[in-house]
Parts: sequence; structure tokens; C-alpha cells
Amino acid sequence: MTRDLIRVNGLSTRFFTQEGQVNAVEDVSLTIREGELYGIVGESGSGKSVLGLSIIDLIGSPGQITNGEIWYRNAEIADAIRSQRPSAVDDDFVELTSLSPETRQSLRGKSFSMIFQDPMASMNPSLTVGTQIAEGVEAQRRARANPMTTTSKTNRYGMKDYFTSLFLPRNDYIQPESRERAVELLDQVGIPDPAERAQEYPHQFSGGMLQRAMIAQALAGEPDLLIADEPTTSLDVTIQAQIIELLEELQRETDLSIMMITHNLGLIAHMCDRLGVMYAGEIVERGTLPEVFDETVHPYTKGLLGSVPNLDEINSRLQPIEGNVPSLIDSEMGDRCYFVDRCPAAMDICHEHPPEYDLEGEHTVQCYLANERSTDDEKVPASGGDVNE
Ligand SMILES: Nc1ncnc2c1ncn2[C@@H]1O[C@H](COP(=O)(O)OP(=O)(O)OP(=O)(O)O)[C@@H](O)[C@H]1O
Ligand code: NI
Repeated sequence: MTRDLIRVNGLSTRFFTQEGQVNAVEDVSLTIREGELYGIVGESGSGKSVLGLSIIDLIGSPGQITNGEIWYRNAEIADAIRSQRPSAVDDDFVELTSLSPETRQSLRGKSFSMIFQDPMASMNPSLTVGTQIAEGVEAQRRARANPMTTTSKTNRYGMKDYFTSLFLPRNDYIQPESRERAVELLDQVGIPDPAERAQEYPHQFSGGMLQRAMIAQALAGEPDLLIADEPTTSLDVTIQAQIIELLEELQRETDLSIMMITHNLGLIAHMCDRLGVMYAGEIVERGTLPEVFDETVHPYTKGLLGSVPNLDEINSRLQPIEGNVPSLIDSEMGDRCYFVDRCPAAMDICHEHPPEYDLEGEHTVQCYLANERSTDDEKVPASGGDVNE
């Protein structure tokens, strides 16, 4: 039985802007298991990236996590803080939002890392690819060798190296072992002639190769969770398929969990175990792939599925559903189902905000149709037509 790695409970992230408070992520709950590929799908502006950034603690001003908990399984940290902060520990889990900013930051790269659509943006153009990856390796090995922590795992990283590194700027001190590891990582992500390519600069790489290098960089700290935010959108179809294959391979061969953020339902169908559908900052439907795709309840999910011509095509993109994504500005949102204006099955009650209903298995949905379904066990109202047909 696979265990939970991440448990998000009632998470809200807001941006406090001149136009008002933007509810980018609203009361979101989900779990990601060890070694799982979890999909997050939804239209543009639904809060997918903000959810990922909240987990990895990259929300900057004017944004803030305002509510909720993010529990992360890490026995080592749990043991280290159990006595000082008992409320932030539950068994092997620690609650991330109540950790100090320093501790939170130290988990980036080591516990969680994130890859983005544009690999160029996350690479430094003036350093060789090998050096950048080696820096990540070095930083993690050094952190683990820190004599102030009890978690010294790396015996190859000696105390002399550790103290030397403290007095030198980081680029000046990269152990040869860290450079070797960088080459291994480049090899692992399928870059030919990795030792030579390590000496090259990012602009010497093609888009697909740079995406691979970015994945190698994300893996440098041996994270538990990789958040992949539209990682293939900027690549052409063949290269996309190769990158997806690489991510699947990494997930199979290591116990890495991957949270895959995408517009692409074909990709979700192809690779994910479970998924959450986001709309206007909320997860409106989630569950296993068959639950969400075959037993769909939410008209928004149906709309998304209906908008994809061919789910077998990895490259099939969402066609727009009629109508617009609502404003996420708090004062304009009101207390209703946010999909009501676009919903072909809208009922009077939908002018009140629906609760989350638990259906069979792991399936949950935020829509009154779920209630309908469970009480009279009949089909959903046919009026207004099913967007899926
Ligand atoms: N720094 C910021 N300041 C203010 N609002 C922000 C900021 N970052 C994101 N938002 C808002 O949060 C909401 C969710 O944005 P997010 O980027 O998470 O959407 P998304 O689902 O990832 O969309 P896309 O598919 O286009 O990447 C949007 O309304 C966006 O305008
Ligand atoms: Ni995004």
C-alpha cells in the first residue's frame, strides 16, 4: 500500500492587490502519495500554478497562504522538531506552513522542486549547465553534512570540505564528486555525451535538451516531490512525448512523486493515477482517473472532457468552454457556485456555494448534482443538454 506523501487541507492562497483580494486558491484539499503521478487540470487562471507554488513555498508578496495546512511526510524533520513544535508534527508528518521560513526554504530542492514551461528562465545563461546542476548537488550534500544538524548522511562530504565551503563563495567551491554527480544526472535524463554537454552553456542546448537539463537540475537534491508546471507546452510534439516518457521513467525507477499541472487532458489520461480538476481557485472534482473520467459528475469536468477531440492524443488541448472564467476578486465572487453562469445544468440552488460531496471510492465533487445523484439515484437533469454529448 502506498503511503501519503503530501496532505493538503483547506488551503487558501490570496493576493492582496490594488484591485482587491484575489482568491487564487480557495479551500483546496488533496493528497499526493509516494511515487504517484497526480494531475491538476483546469483552464487558464484557475489557480493551478499558485497551488504548486504554495506547496513549494514560492508565493511572494502580495500573495500569501491565508488558510489551511500542508502536511508532508518526513520522519527526520518530524523527529527534529517534535519537542519544540508539537502542534506542527503528527506522527511522521510535519505541517509546512507552521515551519520557520528558513526551514521551509531549506526544503526547496531537497524535498520539493518545480519545473516550468520555459527552461531558459530557470537557468543562468552565464554558467555552464554542468556547473548549475553541480551547484544544486553541492548545496544539498553540504546541507546534509552540516555538523549542526543530526542528519549527516554523506560521508564523502568531509568536515574539511564543509568548513572550506563556508568561507568561499559557492561557485568557487564545488567538489569534484558533485560535478561527477551532475554528469550522472545529465546521463539519467537522456542527454548524450553528458560529460561534454556539462561544459556547455544553456544557449548551446536545444529546447528539448534544455528541458531535460532542467529536470536534471530539479533532481539534483533528490526531492520527494517534483511539481511539473506545464513542462512540455513550449516543445514540439515529438519532444513533448519524449519528455513525458522521461518523467514516467523517473517516476517508475525512483520513488519520486510528480504533480503534473497541465491544460492537457490527454496527458492526464495517459500518465496520471489520480487527478484534481480546478476551476476558479477550487478543486471542483477529484478522484482516480476512472472515477473522474468515466463517472464524471461536475458539468465543468464534462465540459473539459467534451472539449477534447481525442483523449488518446497526448497533444490534444482543451478547446474553450463557452463563457468566461469568473473574476477571482473576492468582492466580485459572491457566495454561489462559480460555474453557475456557464453551467448547462444550473439549478436554483446553485446560487448558493455547493459543499464538497464524497462519492464512492476517492471521488469527491463540489456540485449539487452529486446530491441529486445520491438521493434519488436517478440520472442528472437532462434539461439544458449535456456538454459532453
Ligand atoms: N503575483 C500575483 N499577483 C496577483 N494575482 C496573481 C498573482 N499570481 C497569480 N495571480 C492570480 O491568481 C489566479 C490564478 O493564477 P494561476 O497562475 O495559478 O493560474 P493557472 O491555472 O496556473 O493558469 P495558466 O494555465 O494560465 O498557467 C489568477 O487570477 C491570477 O491572476
Ligand atoms: Ni499556470
